[in-house]
Amino acid sequence: MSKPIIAVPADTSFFQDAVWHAAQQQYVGAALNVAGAMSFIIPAFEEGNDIDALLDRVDGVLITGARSNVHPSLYGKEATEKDGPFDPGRDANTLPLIRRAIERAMPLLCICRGIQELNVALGGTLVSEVQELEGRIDHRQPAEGNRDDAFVIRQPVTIAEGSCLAGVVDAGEIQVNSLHRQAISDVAPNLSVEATAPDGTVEAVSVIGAKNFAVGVQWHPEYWASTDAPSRKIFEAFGDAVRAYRAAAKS
Ligand SMILES: N[C@@H](CCC(=O)NCCCC(=O)O)C(=O)O
Repeated sequence: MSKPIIAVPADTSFFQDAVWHAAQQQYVGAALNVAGAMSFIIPAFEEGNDIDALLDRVDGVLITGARSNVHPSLYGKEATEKDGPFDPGRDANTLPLIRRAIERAMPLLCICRGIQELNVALGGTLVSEVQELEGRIDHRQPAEGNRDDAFVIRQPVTIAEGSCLAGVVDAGEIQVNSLHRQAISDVAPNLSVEATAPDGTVEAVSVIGAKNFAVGVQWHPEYWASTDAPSRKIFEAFGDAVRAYRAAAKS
């Protein structure tokens, strides 16, 4: 069987005096080298992408992290300067892609901004500057150091017994990285909380009743997917689901 292909929605970025639609190496590299799937990067057009036509051509969906935030209007809130930066082109694609991938029982892995988009897509809300909330720790990346330092594995999360993720990395405490200032506030109705941080921050969810792997994580398993056991297991499980989806589609 030929290698499966996953849809990876791009971010809109500005570089060398031009607008780019791009995805970072750490995500597409983990997809290829650990999950065994090639990436089809979806341009972040606000209009014009045919979501079903895109999904007809792939075997799964990976929603990556990004420094931009989901626009608050998408979860019923007024936008303030603090809520930015925004990426409306990305929002315009990720939310419908997530909903249709779930409806079509396609494998779905949502990382960092991706779990926030999953929650919003299914009717939940987000909170900004989570580190300013009473009793919360600072989930933002370390202020100093290089990119490896930013993604250093340093925070415990507890995987719930009987959760989808418990079937991948075992229930109990694992260590993860953390690079976010937003977090899930109201959990969407048909999401199940799969992991939490010691301060109660939601760290992972799965789609209740999903007919395939449909998981969101607030941390970044892609970054150390080749060397960190829990990270590797998440991408291997996603890859297995994508291959099974492809095999079923071809049978
Ligand atoms: N913007 C959201 C989501 C954070 C996120 O996806 N961080 C990863 C970006 C890290 C990087 O590529 O530099 C939030 O802040 O909560």
